[in-house]
Amino acid sequence: MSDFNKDFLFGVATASYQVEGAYNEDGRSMSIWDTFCRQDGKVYKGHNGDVACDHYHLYKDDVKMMKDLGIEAYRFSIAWPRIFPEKGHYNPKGIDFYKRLTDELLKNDIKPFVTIYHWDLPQWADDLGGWLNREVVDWFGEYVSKLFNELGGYIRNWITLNEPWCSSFLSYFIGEHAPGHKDLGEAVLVSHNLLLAHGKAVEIFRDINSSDSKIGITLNLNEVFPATDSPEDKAAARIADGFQNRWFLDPIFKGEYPKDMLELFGKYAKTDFITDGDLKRISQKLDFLGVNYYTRAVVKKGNDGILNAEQIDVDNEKTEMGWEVYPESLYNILMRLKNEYTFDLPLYITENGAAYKDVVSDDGHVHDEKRVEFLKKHFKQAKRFIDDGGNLRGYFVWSLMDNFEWAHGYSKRFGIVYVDYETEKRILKDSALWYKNLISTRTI
Ligand SMILES: CO[C@H](O)c1c[n+]2c([nH]1)[C@H](O)[C@@H](O)[C@H](O)[C@H]2CO
Repeated sequence: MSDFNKDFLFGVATASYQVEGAYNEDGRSMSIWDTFCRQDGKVYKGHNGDVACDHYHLYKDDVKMMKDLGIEAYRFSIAWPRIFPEKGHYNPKGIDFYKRLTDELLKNDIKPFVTIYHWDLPQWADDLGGWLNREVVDWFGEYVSKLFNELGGYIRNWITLNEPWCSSFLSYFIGEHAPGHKDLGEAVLVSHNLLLAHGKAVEIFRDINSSDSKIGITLNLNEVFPATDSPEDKAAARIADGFQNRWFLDPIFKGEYPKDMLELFGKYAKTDFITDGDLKRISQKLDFLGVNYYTRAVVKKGNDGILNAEQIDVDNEKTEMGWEVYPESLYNILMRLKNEYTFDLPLYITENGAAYKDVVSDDGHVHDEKRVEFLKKHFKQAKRFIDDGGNLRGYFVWSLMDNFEWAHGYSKRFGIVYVDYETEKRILKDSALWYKNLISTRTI
């Protein structure tokens, strides 16, 4: 058994589109996810975030719930369509919600960690090309400037983007997420514009915010294993690692795109959009890196014609998402970051959690033993990293409560708190009580 020190932050995470609801309230305009949900076949049973967990109205109860659990930090995202419902049109009512939420958190000694962009791009921006249009960098700059000026005095920890890999490759190449394009060339361009927007936000942050405020980015990273020791499978694992991890880690921390991936992508996509100064903007010094970890990947040589890397099904314990439970890779990823990219830079686990088939038992409780075991194993790996000299500052469990799980709608439950979507009633799962105990004892 070993203790997390008193400064380590035990947190939970959510995102605006997944929990807020109030999709057309107080001036909020449509986002690409409002649009995507309304397209046939894109989202499970046509679910959408119109109401979600109604966090917009129930936030005070949710903050009290966090306080009662002893939660020390709350990672939430801001909905860009609330702040700028139209191009160039600022909506003060939009900011007011986040001022109320932040005020409630601070009153309850809960540190706000804000994700500036967690996928709900305003539809007006998408109508003008969205992340495909390099002008998005300026639109994002106008957005972040308003946030820093209006909220910078209360919020000290800022995350520019949540998972640019998802906003680019999952949304423009694989097509599972909004806006649902399937074009590698677009995805590569989008990934670059996302990183430029990230860099622009850091520049503006450095101009506006005091030094006791911190800024970083959140990347979803996984450890990639070859299915066999064959040269083909090892090559596939290297490409998959480039596609998932190095394509973002290298420009941010080394100031250059990985050459093997530039060469591969260059066969299928224009890569002449990289202009002088871009990589300097993208690779500015950060105050921390957020890591979202859920599972590892095991790949073999594939025949998909582009990456030629195919993830295989591993005969091991899986979550309701079909993701293998593999806690060791959390440690391995953090150690790789420490040794190859971030060194002593503070790290946060900004998301880790699991979906399981949660039901309310006859006793009125939700006995989610599998989630408790999942979290216990992953927290142990986080502590192992700290004990081995890792500069891990905090851990945000995904998620505070069940919520809208993107293309899966409300069919997947990740929360440590159960949500009855008919009544919006919250029920603490056993994992919430386990977390409360971990926080109070600080011992894993
Ligand atoms: C492979 O998992 C990704 O890293 C990932 C998993 N998740 C995420 N990213 C997103 O940041 C959340 O909005 C999701 O709700 C959450 C659960 O699916």
